[in-house]
Amino acid sequence: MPARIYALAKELNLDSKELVDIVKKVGITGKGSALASLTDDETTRVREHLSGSSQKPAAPTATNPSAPIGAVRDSVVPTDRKPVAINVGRSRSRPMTAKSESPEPKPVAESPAPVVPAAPTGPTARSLDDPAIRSAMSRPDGASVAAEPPTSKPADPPPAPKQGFASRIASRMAARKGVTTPTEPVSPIRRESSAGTGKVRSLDRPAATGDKKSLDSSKSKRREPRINVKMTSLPEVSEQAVPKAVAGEPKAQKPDVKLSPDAIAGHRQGMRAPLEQLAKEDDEKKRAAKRGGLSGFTGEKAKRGSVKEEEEKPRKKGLAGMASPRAERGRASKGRGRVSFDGGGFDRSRQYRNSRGSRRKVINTAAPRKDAVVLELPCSIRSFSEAAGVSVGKVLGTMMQMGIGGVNINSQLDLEAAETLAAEMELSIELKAAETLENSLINELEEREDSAESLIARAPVVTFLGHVDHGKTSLLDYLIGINVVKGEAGGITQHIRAYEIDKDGRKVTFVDTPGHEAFTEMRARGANVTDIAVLVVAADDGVMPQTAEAISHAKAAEVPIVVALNKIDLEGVDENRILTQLTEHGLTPSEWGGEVEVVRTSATKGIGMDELLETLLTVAELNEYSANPDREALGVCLESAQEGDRGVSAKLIVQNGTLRVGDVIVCGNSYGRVRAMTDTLNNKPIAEAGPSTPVNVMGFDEAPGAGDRFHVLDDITKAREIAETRTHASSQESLSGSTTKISFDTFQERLQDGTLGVQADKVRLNMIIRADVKGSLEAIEKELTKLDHPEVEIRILQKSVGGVSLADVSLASASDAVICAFNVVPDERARSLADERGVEIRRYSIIYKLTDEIRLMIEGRLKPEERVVELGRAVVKQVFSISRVGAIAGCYVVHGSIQRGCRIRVTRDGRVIGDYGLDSLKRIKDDVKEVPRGMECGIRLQGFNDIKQDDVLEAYRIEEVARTLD
Ligand SMILES: Nc1nc2c(ncn2[C@@H]2O[C@H](COP(=O)(O)OP(=O)(O)OP(=O)(O)O)[C@@H](O)[C@H]2O)c(=O)[nH]1
Repeated sequence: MPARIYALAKELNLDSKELVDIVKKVGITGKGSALASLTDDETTRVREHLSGSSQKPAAPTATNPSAPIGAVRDSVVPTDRKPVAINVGRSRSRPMTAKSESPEPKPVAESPAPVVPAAPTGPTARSLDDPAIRSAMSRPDGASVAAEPPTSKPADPPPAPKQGFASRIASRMAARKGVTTPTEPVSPIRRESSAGTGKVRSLDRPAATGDKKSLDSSKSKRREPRINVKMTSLPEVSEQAVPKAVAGEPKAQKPDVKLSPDAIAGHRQGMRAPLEQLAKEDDEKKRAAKRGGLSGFTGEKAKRGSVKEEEEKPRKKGLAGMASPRAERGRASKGRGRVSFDGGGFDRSRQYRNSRGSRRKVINTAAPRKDAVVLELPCSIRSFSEAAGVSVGKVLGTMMQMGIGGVNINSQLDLEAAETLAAEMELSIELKAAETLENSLINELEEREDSAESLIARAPVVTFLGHVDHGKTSLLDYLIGINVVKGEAGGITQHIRAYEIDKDGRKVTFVDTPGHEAFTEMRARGANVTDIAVLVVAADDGVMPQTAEAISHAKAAEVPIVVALNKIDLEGVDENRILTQLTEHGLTPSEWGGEVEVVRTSATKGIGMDELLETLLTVAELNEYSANPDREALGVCLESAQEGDRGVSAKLIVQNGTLRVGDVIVCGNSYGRVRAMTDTLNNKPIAEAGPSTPVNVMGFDEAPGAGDRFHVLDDITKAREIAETRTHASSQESLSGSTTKISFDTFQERLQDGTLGVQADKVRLNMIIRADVKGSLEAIEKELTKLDHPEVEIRILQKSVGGVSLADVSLASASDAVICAFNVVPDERARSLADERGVEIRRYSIIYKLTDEIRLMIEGRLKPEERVVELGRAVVKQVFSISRVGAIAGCYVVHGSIQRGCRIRVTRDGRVIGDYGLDSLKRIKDDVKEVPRGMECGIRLQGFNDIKQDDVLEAYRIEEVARTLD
């Protein structure tokens, strides 16, 4: 029966990659991957080779039949096959997988063949059951090792180890430095050996003898030579070093330093001790030198310069204004030095002019300023001043100086504001984010590690990626035995589908992502939950732009890639071309010596389906995907939809733990209790969903976003709190950013107070988008951003999941907006209101049709482009000044023609001196429409009489051309 290489490797306790090499050495070609199968005959050959009975002429077994396996394997003469280095079992670092990877095998060339002691006597062909062979093969470092001679110990000392290139370089370097390279391996220093005796061991001590130690020494022989360092022993410590306390002796006292009242008062006001003061001055000098780098620009000048610079900058009002110039202020304030402290120890900033303009000194009675402040944010100005040991008045004063008005003692400071303020007041501040449920609960759930015993194998999550129409849906349909492809609008997958199938008791979860470019985002998310990516490439088309994009997504997700070379049933398919293309994109097929399995498939004919499934299961087995079913579930929302009266339905994929009906769940900004769950294949109710299971969940309060992570909590109030905090944070984010998302209410308000409207030089297209699922919304939005143009602003006033409502229509009529309904319909009342108010509702079921129409609409609204059309040139021969008429230029047309209504550029001595409209064009005395080349004419310009002989008049016309967005 054929056996997979990786399975045989497992059986022989070898690394798959090593076995692939051995297979190659035995002379079996075309088995470049651990997934390749070996026939019975080939398996026997490999086994024989391993057991040392191979009769190949080059094999050392022929000449030295008793040589150990390592030596045999080392000296096999390579075949003429291309070198193949494959390890399909690329393991992916997954936190939930507790099992460790098998260590990399050492290169065969470095095996210590010459270290072999006296050749053991014994039978020529040794069976795999031989314990010596087994132990040789099961060496953890994968290196072949001389089998222990069963009887005698080595007669002669082993020859010096063969030095590798790296070690040779190391020893040469050591020799050059005059450091002796030990010929004997060095035994490691044991902590207890020095600690116990109080002596320091010399590193060049010869290795001890003995069985175990000699094994150590033989191991260390393979290591690179170490540099031998001799250390002197530590001096003896006298036991009487610390004198014992004499009974009745008075206790040691702290020195009695008396502070004068002036010093105390001064310190309260922020004065520093003389040493502190000196250190500070030194600091300032250093900073000034660093900052300036300008010769002769002293610290004081630098201070003044930066203060002035600071003052010149316009400041934003309010707390929000603190954030943007924060960095500059931080820099400036650092450079400025402490202007609030003068040499006399008085706070200059507290000197102010009274109503008569005279200066008054105020003694600060506030608590001394603390240097390090620990603040939990957000905090009020009161808390800030208390923590900083600065008066509230001073904090508010500083804020006023910074141009931040309208704040009081209770105003809240966020992280940036507090940082800015601290920088301005030169406080070294330690900011601490307030402990939130998000931090304490969600992060704990995400970071919790499952013990190795709790982990069980789970189904791999396989994602189909690839160019549109290459057959992703057809392949999945064939595998799961349904036919969805016929029901898709435009034949394009527009939703993420996820199904779990069972193949001979082994499960696989498939995720089908949309192939159209508009769904790039969704596809990216699809790859994120993915363990294995199946790259579908149509054999007739080859690698297309979206295929390349899919390759990047899969590579970024660091998942193994299996290529399904689909539509192999079509005639005239050039497989080599596609394999070359794949190689160019970094996916070298295993048959060409790479790591990627390419399975030939035909979704319509059912070719290669079993092989594809088998390959996927094998890759999964190699990667040992595991999860703990006995913990709270967590995973990802693939998509969600509002399903009329039934409420929100979300398609989730459980990544770890088990999700059960009744669980409290939080996902993005939404939360709820799992009311019902159905499987994604037949929509049958299920009570629980384990790891890797895709499931439809009902019970969320609102539709979670595609790609949001979900977690199960034990308390619904905590879930609500987390969801609310996230909602608040995202609304703050959208308010502070330049997002165009406007709620109905705020939009109405802004419309009424005149802050929303058509800008002077921009065309604004307002849109309201309604779609069936959140993923489509995001995809539409992404497509619309591509229609970016400096003269057009697309504003999405509302975007939400569900049908077009009455509120949408009234918003659209109030704001001149267009409603786009993607896969949804307006309800009856909305429809009649739209008719009544003349609101346009555009319905789409394919995204690119929507974007194409919007593009046309925008092109219609773009200002036409002005194009200059050159008409001709005339030279002024003579100028006639006519009273009440002005200057008439008698011209000769040298090029093209001069036409009525054109514009004229007047050039003199090669320079354009003006641009004027043509007022009149005459031949002799008659007004004419056009004067062609070679004719004379009289020209009068609008508003220009200073025309001179030999001026050149260039006639041109401006044409308006409709523009496109490209
Ligand atoms: N001849 C042939 N046609 C195929 C094969 N697989 C799929 N097709 C056809 O290719 C077309 C596209 O197939 P889909 O499965 O919708 O392709 P897709 O990649 O899922 O497309 P999107 O959903 O748009 O991303 C359909 O008309 C299929 O019948 C195949 O193996 N051989």
